[in-house]
Amino acid sequence: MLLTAVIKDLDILSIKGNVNIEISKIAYDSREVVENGVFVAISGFKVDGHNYIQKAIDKGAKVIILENEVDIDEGITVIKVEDSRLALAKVSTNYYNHPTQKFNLVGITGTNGKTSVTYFIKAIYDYMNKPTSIIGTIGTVINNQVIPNKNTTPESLNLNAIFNDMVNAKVENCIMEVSSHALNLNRVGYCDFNTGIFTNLSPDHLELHNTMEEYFNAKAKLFHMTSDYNIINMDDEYGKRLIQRVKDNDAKVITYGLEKEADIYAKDIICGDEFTKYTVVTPNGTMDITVNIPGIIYVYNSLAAIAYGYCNNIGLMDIQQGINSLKGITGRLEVIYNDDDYKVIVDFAHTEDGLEKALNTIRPFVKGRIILVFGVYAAAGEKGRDKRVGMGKIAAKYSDVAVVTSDNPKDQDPELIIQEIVEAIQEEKGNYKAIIDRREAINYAIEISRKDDVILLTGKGHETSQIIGTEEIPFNEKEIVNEIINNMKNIKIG
Ligand SMILES: CC(=O)N[C@H]1[C@@H](OP(=O)(O)OP(=O)(O)OC[C@H]2O[C@@H](n3ccc(=O)[nH]c3=O)[C@H](O)[C@@H]2O)O[C@H](CO)[C@@H](O)[C@@H]1O[C@H](C)C(=O)N[C@@H](C)C(=O)N[C@H](CCC(=O)O)C(=O)O
Ligand SMILES: Nc1ncnc2c1ncn2[C@@H]1O[C@H](COP(=O)(O)OP(=O)(O)OP(=O)(O)O)[C@@H](O)[C@H]1O
Repeated sequence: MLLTAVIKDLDILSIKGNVNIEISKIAYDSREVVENGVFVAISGFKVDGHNYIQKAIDKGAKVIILENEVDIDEGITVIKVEDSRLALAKVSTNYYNHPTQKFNLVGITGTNGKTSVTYFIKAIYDYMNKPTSIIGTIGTVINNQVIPNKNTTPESLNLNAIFNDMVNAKVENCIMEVSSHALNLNRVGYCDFNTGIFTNLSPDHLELHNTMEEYFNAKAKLFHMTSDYNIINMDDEYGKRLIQRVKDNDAKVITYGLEKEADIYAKDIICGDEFTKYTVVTPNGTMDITVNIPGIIYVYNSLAAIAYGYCNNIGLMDIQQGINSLKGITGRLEVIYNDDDYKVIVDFAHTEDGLEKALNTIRPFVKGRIILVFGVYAAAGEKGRDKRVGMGKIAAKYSDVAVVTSDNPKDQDPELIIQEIVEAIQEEKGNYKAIIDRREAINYAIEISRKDDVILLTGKGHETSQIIGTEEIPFNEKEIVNEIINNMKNIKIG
């Protein structure tokens, strides 16, 4: 491809060298550069990509896009820009020939519920036999094949490569989770979103955003990038503010919630231990809905999908059948063991709000105790500490026994994380046991369980590994629970 085509409409501060050259590929990691490639130098969180420019040239880069002054040999084309990540988004969409103009792109943002909403929308389209793709925490799904993603919302270059695969696979609709990181770091720059969906906002990722206001502003960016609809949860305080902020945009605001004021609302809600039923009211009529996951949060998440269906002229019957066809979502209040004595449930709750909602959803159906096994991943510093304390307090308040253990401690000290959680539980006079090793913690929870207890394992959800330090260790909670229970049964029989 000609470099002039790749840099078309790029905001450039200066150019040194020839732009009338053929280039092969783009890379933002020097290790990925190929002969005649373009290297985009990014000032990262850990290292500075500008320090790898010589390595990229040694590997064959003929073009360097950068934001800081660096001495570079003659013969290399050097393009200086204000913001390398934004430039990466521009050259990536140019390189792949603007793939998001070729299908319907839906972006979902909010602290919790994004993955679930993608699955509800996909279930509706699946029921209608329409090719639909997902990009999110569980991975990228094209033609029902799941490809893991490094990030919930991948970097712009990777994202555009995925979009291009979708064009080649003749995908008509792509439903994508858009993280606040992605919005702040321009990973979704120049994407043509048809629809944006806002689920809710509660404290999370404050190590990156510093304040709730900054976090909200990052999320709100999505709703200025949409052409057709902005679908917003009007029961959420930040949702209300978002409506005011974007009501005059070209994209039409459609609201959902539990109050009559919403365009799409739910009434007559019946909560079961493995389902929720309600009647949805839309401008096109009413319909009974059964969601095969318990809890009011899944009323909200399915309402977002119904609002989306309404905006896209999908019939109420298709919506109803589609939602009902979803039998569950991996790691979202998923019952992984159930016998006459006790039940083990896995949930991906990893924020204060998520944990509180998960505990409150199951509480009315638990005759015995709730034994919660949980940890917290939060970066170092005050913001991280707030999250550990917050989740510790919720555990103390809403569970009967809290087994405090490790989530993905990553580069943080697992003992310190646990100590901070425990201090919060002690303050609330909660009942707890701290066990650093997650497998041992699960073992302990199972050992102490009695008839009618429910063991709730939170934080891992669909994940099948644990990240300790820089090592990713296989950790499949479903398999581990079954192993532990089988061993116990064998010991009893023996
Ligand atoms: C903190 C953070 O967000 N980091 C993201 C960021 O990394 P970075 O650019 O700062 O990486 P860096 O290691 O400092 O390297 C800087 C530059 O030097 C380059 N480099 C580096 C080494 C080398 O030898 N050669 C070289 O060229 C790197 O490729 C990079 O371009 O940009 C990378 C590319 O987009 C991301 O993969 C990476 O996400 C990391 C893995 C991460 O953990 N991110 C989390 C916080 C995140 O983004 N989470 C959200 C979802 C959260 C949620 O939903 O709950 C997400 O969307 O995933
Ligand atoms: N609407 C909601 N409100 C509050 N909590 C929710 C809601 N929906 C889901 N949750 C909680 O958040 C957890 C994660 O749900 P989900 O994966 O749908 O969210 P997410 O926004 O995609 O999160 P992430 O981006 O981190 O994957 C669930 O297991 C549940 O505990």
